[in-house]
Amino acid sequence: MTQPDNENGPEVPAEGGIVAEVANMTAQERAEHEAEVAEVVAPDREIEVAVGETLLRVENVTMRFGGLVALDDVDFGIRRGEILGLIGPNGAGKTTCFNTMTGVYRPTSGRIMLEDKPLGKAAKYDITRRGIARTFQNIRLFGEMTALENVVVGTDARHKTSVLGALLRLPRHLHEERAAVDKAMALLEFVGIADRAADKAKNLPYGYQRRLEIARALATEPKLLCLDEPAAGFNPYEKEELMGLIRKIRDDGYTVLLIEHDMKLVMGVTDRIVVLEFGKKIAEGLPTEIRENPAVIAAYLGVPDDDVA
Ligand SMILES: Nc1ncnc2c1ncn2[C@@H]1O[C@H](COP(=O)(O)OP(=O)(O)OP(=O)(O)O)[C@@H](O)[C@H]1O
Repeated sequence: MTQPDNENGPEVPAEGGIVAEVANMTAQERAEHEAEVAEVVAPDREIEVAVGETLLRVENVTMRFGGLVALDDVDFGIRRGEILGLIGPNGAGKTTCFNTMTGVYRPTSGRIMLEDKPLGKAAKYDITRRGIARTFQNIRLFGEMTALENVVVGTDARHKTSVLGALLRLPRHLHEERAAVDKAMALLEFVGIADRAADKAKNLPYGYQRRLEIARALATEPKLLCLDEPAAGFNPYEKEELMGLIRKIRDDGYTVLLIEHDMKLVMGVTDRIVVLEFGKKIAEGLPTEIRENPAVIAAYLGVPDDDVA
C-alpha cells in the first residue's frame, strides 16, 4: 500500500496493506478478522435494545415550497434494526423527506421524532451528533483528500477534545487521532475499499466513491443511516454487491433507510417499504405486500422497470 501524497495526512497503517494480509489468511482467521472489523465499525451498537422499537418517527410532516406541496401529512416510523425502503415515482417527495429528517429543511408542519424526542430546530451537525447520517444522490466527497482522510473527517463528529487540545496536541487528542485512523481503516475494509485508502477520493472509481461515502457516514456512528440512491449508475453485479453491503451494515447493528430507484434491489434488501406519490404516503408494508398493492401498481404504471422507485 502506498503512502498518502498529502504529507500532513494520517499515515495508512499496516505496511504492505491489510488487504494483502487478509488474502493470506485461513478461512477461520478471516472469519475472526471480519468479526474484529465489525466490532471496530460498530462498537456501541445497542445489542440490548429490542429490534423493532421505533427509532425515528415522521409525524404528519407537510413540506411546502411556495404553492407546491412536496410532502403532504406524511406519517411513518422506522424501527430499530430494520432496512426500510422509501420509494415512489420521480418527484414523489423522497429526497424532501430525507431532507426534513437530516435538518436540510424544517417541515412546514408536523415533526420528526428521534428516540421520542423532536429534532426541532437542530442544526445539521447537531442532527449528526444525535445519530442520523446520510449519503447523497450526487456524491459529495473531499476530492483532494485521501479515502482514509475522508473517513477520518467523519469520525470528528464523535471527538471529545477541544480545539485548544487539538492545537496543543494534548495526549487525549493524539489518542483520539490514532483511534480515528484505526477506525477509519476498519471502515474502509468493512465497505471493501481498504486497498485504495491512500488514493485521493477524486481518483477512485465511481463504485469506490459510493462506498467511501457510506464509510464516511458510518464513521459518525449513526443510529440511522440514510442512503439516497446508493446504487445510481451501478451495473447489476455492483448492485448485487451493494445489497450484500447494506445487509452487512444492518447485521452489524445499524438501522438503514434506503431511497433507491431499482425495484429489484429494493425488494431484495428491505424489510419494509413506504411508498410516496405526489407527496402523500400511498402504501406501507412488507415488500411482498407492496408488490401486490393496487395503488402502488397504478402509481408505477408506465414507468420502465429499471426506473422504478
Ligand atoms: N428546494 C425546493 N424548492 C422547490 N421545490 C422543490 C425543492 N425541493 C424539491 N422540490 C419539489 O418537491 C417535489 C418533490 O421532490 P423530491 O426531490 O423530494 O422528489 P423525489 O421523490 O426525491 O424525486 P426523484 O426520484 O426524482 O429524486 C418535486 O416537485 C420537486 O420539484
